[in-house]
Amino acid sequence: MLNFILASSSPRRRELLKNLGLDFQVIASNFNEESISSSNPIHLVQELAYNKALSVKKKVCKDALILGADTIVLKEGILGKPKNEKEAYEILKSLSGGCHRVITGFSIISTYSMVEFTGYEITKVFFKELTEEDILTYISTGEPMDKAGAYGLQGRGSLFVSRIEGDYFNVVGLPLFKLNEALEDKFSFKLLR
Ligand SMILES: Cc1cn([C@H]2C[C@H](O)[C@@H](COP(=O)(O)OP(=O)(O)OP(=O)(O)O)O2)c(=O)[nH]c1=O
Repeated sequence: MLNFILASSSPRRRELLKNLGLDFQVIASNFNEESISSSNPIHLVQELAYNKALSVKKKVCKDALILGADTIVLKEGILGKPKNEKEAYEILKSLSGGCHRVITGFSIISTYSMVEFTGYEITKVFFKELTEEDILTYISTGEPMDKAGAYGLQGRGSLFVSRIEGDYFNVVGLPLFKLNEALEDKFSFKLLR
């Protein structure tokens, strides 16, 4: 059977694929995300996703499909993962009481053919007005620290989100609907089996 490789260290992405019953291997990419900068968020997430997948392709000899992804939050500027608690505070303050977009780029590279596909999905997220206590208590849980936009919609961050427009799973790290379509259309690979 064809190997499926997730080129990501994200436990959320692993969980999302596991929930589909997919048999896959995880190989974290060692691509340096700082090496790419772009003011265009859609270019940026796709470029990062592609390079994460490509860096893993270089390590793999067997026939496989390799999936890389990158998630950012867009609110006036591009927001990635907070570097420290102060940055998490500033990000959460900026998201408070408004709406922002979460963009995930994803890239699939085949090691056995020349086929590659890169795409993205956008989800709109609406935040309630956060109090000082909300922000400080949330930061003290540690949850914001490894997540784009300093929150996890799948965790306590759900308590701040009044509604979303679009794919929930895209916010958590993988746009499963679009991923499935691309796998079927471009690689004849079925997630539903
Ligand atoms: C907005 C949001 C992001 N996130 C996570 C998904 C991603 O793991 C992370 C964004 O960082 P990424 O750089 O996309 O991914 P990563 O560093 O976790 O893993 P890798 O680069 O190895 O693939 O933020 C959530 O878990 N929940 C959310 O609600």
